[in-house]
Amino acid sequence: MGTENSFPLSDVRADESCREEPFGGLKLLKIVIYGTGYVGLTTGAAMAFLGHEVTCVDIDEAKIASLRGGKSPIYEPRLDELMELAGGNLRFSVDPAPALSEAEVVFVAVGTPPMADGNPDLTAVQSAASSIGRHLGLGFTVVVNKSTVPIGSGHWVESLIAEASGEGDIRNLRNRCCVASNPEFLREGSALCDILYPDRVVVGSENPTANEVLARLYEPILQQSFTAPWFLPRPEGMGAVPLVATDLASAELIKYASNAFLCTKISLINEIGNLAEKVGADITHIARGMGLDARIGGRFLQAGLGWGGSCFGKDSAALIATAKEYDIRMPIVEAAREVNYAQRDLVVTKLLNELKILKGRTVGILGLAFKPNTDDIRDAPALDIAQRLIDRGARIQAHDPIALDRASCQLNHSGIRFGPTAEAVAAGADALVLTTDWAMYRDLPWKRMAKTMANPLILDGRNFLDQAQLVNAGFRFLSIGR
Ligand SMILES: NC(=O)c1ccc[n+]([C@@H]2O[C@H](COP(=O)([O-])OP(=O)(O)OC[C@H]3O[C@@H](n4cnc5c(N)ncnc54)[C@H](O)[C@@H]3O)[C@@H](O)[C@H]2O)c1
Ligand SMILES: O=c1ccn([C@@H]2O[C@H](COP(=O)(O)OP(=O)(O)O[C@H]3O[C@H](CO)[C@@H](O)[C@H](O)[C@H]3O)[C@@H](O)[C@H]2O)c(=O)[nH]1
Repeated sequence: MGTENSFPLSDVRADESCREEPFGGLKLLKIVIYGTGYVGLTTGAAMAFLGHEVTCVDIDEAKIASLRGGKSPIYEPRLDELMELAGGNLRFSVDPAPALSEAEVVFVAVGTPPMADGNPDLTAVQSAASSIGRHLGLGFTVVVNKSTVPIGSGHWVESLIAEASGEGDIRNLRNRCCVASNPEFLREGSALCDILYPDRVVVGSENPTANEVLARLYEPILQQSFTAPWFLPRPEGMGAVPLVATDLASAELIKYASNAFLCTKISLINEIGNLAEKVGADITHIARGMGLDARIGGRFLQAGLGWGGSCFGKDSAALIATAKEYDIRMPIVEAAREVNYAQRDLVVTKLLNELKILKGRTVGILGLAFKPNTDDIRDAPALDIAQRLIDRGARIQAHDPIALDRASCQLNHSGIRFGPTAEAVAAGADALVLTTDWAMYRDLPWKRMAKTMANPLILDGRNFLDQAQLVNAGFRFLSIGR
């Protein structure tokens, strides 16, 4: 506090506009969020639920129209309920100008999809930053980068804002605005719990005021001082949440390093699983035996078809690409990727071993989303596996309880046929592959399904099903790493 570029915290909001402060006198803020995707929308709903005044903006008019009509364009458990609870605190617009002119905190939560060279495409971040610069208000604004961006992007965003604001010189801009990094660690499918009950909050900025404003913004979460919504109960024994306040580059790197670690953990257990299978061991027992060591921990040791989703592949590639700029190799992260994408070949290998010929065979795929409890199909193992089987001449029929609509819209030329139920994709199939561990797949009418198949063979790609139950139902049962 008290640096040339900072402003007194009591001025974060003008006094006359202070609203009620339900969390022990905490100041509520006017927030704008760029991007209403999996991160922006869930963050917006959570911040609005905590009492802040939130405007979510997006360039996608259809998304905004849908949100204004009370319908979330993404599937995330309990999001509809939280949005309803947030009520009038949560607004949506395609026009950032009115809300931005009064905003105290602006989150950037736009997509950073991967490019062919591994670097993320920063076009959306660039356009959001320019828009912020153009519409910046007269008060002080903390711009918070929640998008996962390469190291140094915070400084770049600051320069874009300065340019668009007409300040030109960044030093002038710093009287009105500063940029912070606040990486997001939520998992799809449990996003709201991950936001409200995080393991930690990381904020990074060169400006101490930014870190203080963010500490204030996160206060109810850090202190767990809010009343939990009945449908998102606070985990038992949850205490205060640690805040890691650091510099921009470290915050940006914490995000990539965390994902790289998780990717590596999963790939390591898969590598061990491949050996376990050869020597007649069981990877689920091995993972349990390893995970009970507190230094290792039992989470993210579930062997199977490996990771997918919009983050792990993209972020591990981006980390390698960033290191390359500094002439550094990341052999461990490279190996984690190699192991991961090879896991997807196991399906082809195992089905070939059993069926001998894949041409003309029908394979039913259970699960299209990259993990359960989401409709997200970005880098979903199921889609890659389906393509690898199609390349071998197989016919694919696939089901997913939630991602079916999105998949059939986006993949209508893929050759995949989409079945309305798991039973429908089993009918007439030569094999079933469980690619996503949706809870509803645990108790399917397996006996009936086995009877309708041309060949009752199932490969449990997530080591999720009850082997004895499936064998009892008449299936030849395959799994991974055991
Ligand atoms: N999805 C996750 O689980 C997750 C978790 C942590 C971090 N992240 C990171 O957060 C960022 C967002 O991810 P996501 O999954 O929410 O993406 P998403 O694709 O679901 O949503 C991005 C949204 O940004 C909008 N957008 C693009 N350009 C815009 C602009 N100029 N102005 C306003 N809106 C714009 C898009 O229309 C889209 O609705 C990415 O950098 C991602 O790596 C994602
Ligand atoms: O033991 C495990 C755990 C996960 N997975 C797979 O790994 C992928 C990712 O799962 P998960 O991490 O639960 O979901 P994401 O929503 O992709 O979340 C990851 O990516 C986000 C985006 O960066 C981060 O914010 C989160 O912290 C990080 O967990 C999925 O395909 C899972 O099936 C496994 O194969 N084995």
